[in-house]
Amino acid sequence: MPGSIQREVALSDAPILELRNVTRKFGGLTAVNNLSFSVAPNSIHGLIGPNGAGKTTTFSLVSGYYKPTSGNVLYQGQDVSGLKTSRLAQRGLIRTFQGTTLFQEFSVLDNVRVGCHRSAGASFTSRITGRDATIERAADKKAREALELFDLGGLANEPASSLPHGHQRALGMAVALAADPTLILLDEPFTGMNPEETRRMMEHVRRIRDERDITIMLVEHDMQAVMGLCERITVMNFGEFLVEGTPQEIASDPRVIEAYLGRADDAA
Ligand SMILES: Nc1ncnc2c1ncn2[C@@H]1O[C@H](COP(=O)(O)OP(=O)(O)OP(=O)(O)O)[C@@H](O)[C@H]1O
Repeated sequence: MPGSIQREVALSDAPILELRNVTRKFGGLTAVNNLSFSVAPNSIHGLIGPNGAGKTTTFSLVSGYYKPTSGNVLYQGQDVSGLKTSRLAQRGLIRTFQGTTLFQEFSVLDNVRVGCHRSAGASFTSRITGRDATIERAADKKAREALELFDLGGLANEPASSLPHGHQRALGMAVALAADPTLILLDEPFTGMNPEETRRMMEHVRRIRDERDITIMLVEHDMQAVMGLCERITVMNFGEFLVEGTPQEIASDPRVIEAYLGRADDAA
């Protein structure tokens, strides 16, 4: 099948993201310890582990919210350790957050148009005041395409606040997509979703990976979603790399089972 041949070729490419011996300390606490792993381009890669394993800190290190105490983060083959979030976003590394970060009073379309400023080359102010007609039209087109990808085209003129939770999360993804990402970091994309919303969001994630040249990395506690969506999964425990593999390998690995059972109270 041509699709799988293409995917095998893509997976053999140089990694889009690589962590080399990354450590992050907060005072006396080591949240991430000597962590190394890499993410293949155009893949859907999961990062899992029990509560407090260091997943969120790792996302923050990759997306520029924290600097590593030591070690290196390479994105597209370049050392970006310590680069600010805005610089990384300009290079196409975009993180979405667990909580909704929409302009609730803006329309669905305007939320995405604001997200277009990187790709359309306009400032935030000109974005919302609509001063430059050419840029405005380009942003409008791009925003509508992003909405269509997430089945939100029919809701373009509704206020964001009127959308149910699942649609708001999809809108958050459309905003991220409008910024022309190369790598999207999804922070618990299925939190608070019912099974139908989760199923639709999984389809959306697969679709943007398949239709755009985008790599997806996600932190998620919903194991069914992680197993159904990711091609590779890295497992952390106590701030350290524990194991990596396919969903099948991870699900049957005794070290993973022990890591979760060992903290049965807080395992997802
Ligand atoms: N800013 C901070 N200051 C001090 N300690 C922190 C900070 N951020 C995280 N930690 C600590 O680092 C460790 C790893 O936390 P982190 O949030 O990265 O884990 P996690 O795997 O994302 O957990 P969860 O699944 O509960 O979100 C925890 O012990 C946490 O208390």
